[in-house]
Amino acid sequence: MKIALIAHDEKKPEMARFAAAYREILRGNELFATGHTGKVVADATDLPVQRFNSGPLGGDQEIGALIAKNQMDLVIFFRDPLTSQPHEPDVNALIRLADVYNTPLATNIGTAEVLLRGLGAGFIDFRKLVNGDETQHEQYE
Ligand SMILES: O=C(CO)COP(=O)(O)O
Repeated sequence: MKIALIAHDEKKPEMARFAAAYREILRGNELFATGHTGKVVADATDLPVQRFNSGPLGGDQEIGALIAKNQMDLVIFFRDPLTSQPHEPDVNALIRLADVYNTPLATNIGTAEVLLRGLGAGFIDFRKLVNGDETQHEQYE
């Protein structure tokens, strides 16, 4: 599964703790992140993370583009609800695209825990259908 991890600055410590706590579930998936969040996650987990631009410099849009191509399976985006962001339109666009493409997205740690536990239990496997997983295709042909 392709998982995007994003956190605004005030939420980066929480993202580091979260990623470390769920390292074993995250491991074995492809991790993507905006620039600074990617470093935080890589440092906290020692897992490989494909990093895009920093959010204000277009990273949210890059992840949004993957969602629009149905190439992102799950998004965890710890937004800071108490600080205005210069790139708020990009943030909203990413969340809107997740809704367009029915991509599971968590914007707080409560939902994120449910999503990652669901991932570990196989509840996100429906995304394999969307992604053209070979075995699933055969099953539905
Ligand atoms: O601003 C962000 C998301 O909107 C996050 O960007 P960074 O991970 O580069 O700090």
